[in-house]
Amino acid sequence: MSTYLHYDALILGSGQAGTPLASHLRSLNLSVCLVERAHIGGCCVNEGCTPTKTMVASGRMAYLVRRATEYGVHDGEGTPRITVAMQEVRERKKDIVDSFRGGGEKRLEAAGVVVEAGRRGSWGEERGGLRWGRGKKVVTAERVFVNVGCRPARPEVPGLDDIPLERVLDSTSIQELGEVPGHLVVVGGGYIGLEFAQLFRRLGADVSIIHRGPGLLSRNDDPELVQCMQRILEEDGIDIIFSATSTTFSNSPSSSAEEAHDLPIRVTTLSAGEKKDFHASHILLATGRVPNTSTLNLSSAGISTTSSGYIPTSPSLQTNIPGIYAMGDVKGGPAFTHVSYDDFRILKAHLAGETARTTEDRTGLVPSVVYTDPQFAHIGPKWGELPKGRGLVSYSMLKAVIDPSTNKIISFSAIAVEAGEIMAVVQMAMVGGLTWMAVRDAVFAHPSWAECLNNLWGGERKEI
Ligand SMILES: Cc1cc2nc3c(=O)[nH]c(=O)nc-3n(C[C@H](O)[C@H](O)[C@H](O)COP(=O)(O)OP(=O)(O)OC[C@H]3O[C@@H](n4cnc5c(N)ncnc54)[C@H](O)[C@@H]3O)c2cc1C
Ligand SMILES: NC(=O)c1ccc[n+]([C@@H]2O[C@H](COP(=O)([O-])OP(=O)(O)OC[C@H]3O[C@@H](n4cnc5c(N)ncnc54)[C@H](O)[C@@H]3O)[C@@H](O)[C@H]2O)c1
Repeated sequence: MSTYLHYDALILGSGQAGTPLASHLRSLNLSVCLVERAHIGGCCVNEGCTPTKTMVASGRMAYLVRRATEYGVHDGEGTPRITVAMQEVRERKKDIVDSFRGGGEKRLEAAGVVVEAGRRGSWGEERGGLRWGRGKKVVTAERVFVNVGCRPARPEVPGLDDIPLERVLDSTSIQELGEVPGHLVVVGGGYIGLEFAQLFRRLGADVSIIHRGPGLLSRNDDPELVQCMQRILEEDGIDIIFSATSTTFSNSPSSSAEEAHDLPIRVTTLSAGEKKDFHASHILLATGRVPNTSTLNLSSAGISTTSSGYIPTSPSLQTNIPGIYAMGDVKGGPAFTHVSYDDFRILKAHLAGETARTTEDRTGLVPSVVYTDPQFAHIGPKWGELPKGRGLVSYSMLKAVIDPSTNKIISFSAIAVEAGEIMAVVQMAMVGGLTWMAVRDAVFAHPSWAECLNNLWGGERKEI
């Protein structure tokens, strides 16, 4: 016997859009069921932003303590010697995640959202509309919101399947290590690769990055800034292998020295025709993410997906089926918490029937920050996407592109300790339609990070 339940709204996945949407819809007195297969708060709170930035803070603390004597701070016996207790780093991270997740759970409960722990949900079409079934429980709803996010991709690398599971990590399992790895090999030099590479280097691991492209991050990022980031990481002692066309792993220390250092993984990679051979203790796979749609049986509900499994939506986040919406990473495009949260705001206004913003309104205005130290922040079209005939101004590690016909700022990139905060100042100028001269002439407090925006405009200029 199946149990049938009907709601005004069914939300699949407790991501960064679905969770606030659930509480909001309850505040309108609508009945809401939120189905989550793992943890309330989704990736950001449980495996993404919150835990990684917590661990990055531990890495920075280790880095600063090592440099304490440069600041005239001594422990009484010369250069401070530090040890990293990985289990304590992990516990601190866990406590912060638990408190964030607990807050989310309480808010949903207080709002009266029905939360279902759905592990094996899939879609089907029924008399009366769309439905989602878990075992014998069947849930139907007037409107359905899909916010199931993505998971780490597993690249095809010869020999990977032969390495013991505990040595092959992804962005989630690496956070549960009980010890600092001896030598971590990071496959992929994107956001996740760079943030974890620097973090574990600072915690004391030897780190190598194996990257497919000729430069870190994406080929659309500003090449000079990307090279600058490369030098910063190399100065930290990270070995970076570019243009890695073919990599193989095998589970075989070649000498007792490697065995003694617990480096059982042999890594062979071809970089621009040159063979590199070394040993490692752990591998971090950081080669992108794939959408969590393969088990949802979306086609039976008629919901279209791309060949990679993303759910395309209209600018107001509607799928091809009326009444079914997709939000956050699962719809493809920039995969950030702030984008997912903005999807919630777009839907909130759209459902209220307001003349609403759409995803098109934020085109060219989605900021991003790589949380290395210093950070790499960017807003606007990337280097590889910029229209021709624009003016580029660069000063140190700050770059702005301006439209010479309007003097408005089109894009901005920076590498700086608080590059994300500096970028937010420029972002406000872009949102408000200010000219670059208005930013130049603003009086910023000294000393502050933002005051570099007075100097930027006197920097080197060229047309692109
Ligand atoms: C290591 C890491 C660090 C990151 N750092 C940052 C950062 O600093 N800043 C930033 O902006 N972004 C960061 N991100 C990206 C950010 O976490 C995501 O963009 C963000 O979480 C948006 O996700 P979402 O709303 O699409 O859903 P998610 O947060 O991915 O949540 C989806 C939820 O759906 C659930 N689910 C999946 N399938 C089903 C199913 N069949 N049934 C029920 N539930 C299901 C999942 O368990 C999950 O809880 C990071 C990501 C990672 C992996
Ligand atoms: N600070 C943040 O906002 C933040 C932090 C972490 C993650 N994220 C989000 O999560 C997403 C996923 O992060 P990610 O770093 O996994 O993906 P990514 O797409 O940013 O980078 C993956 C990189 O791996 C390279 N690559 C792919 N296959 C490879 C292979 N076989 N060998 C070597 N290199 C290979 C790609 O060329 C690419 O540059 C990001 O795009 C971002 O949206 C954001």
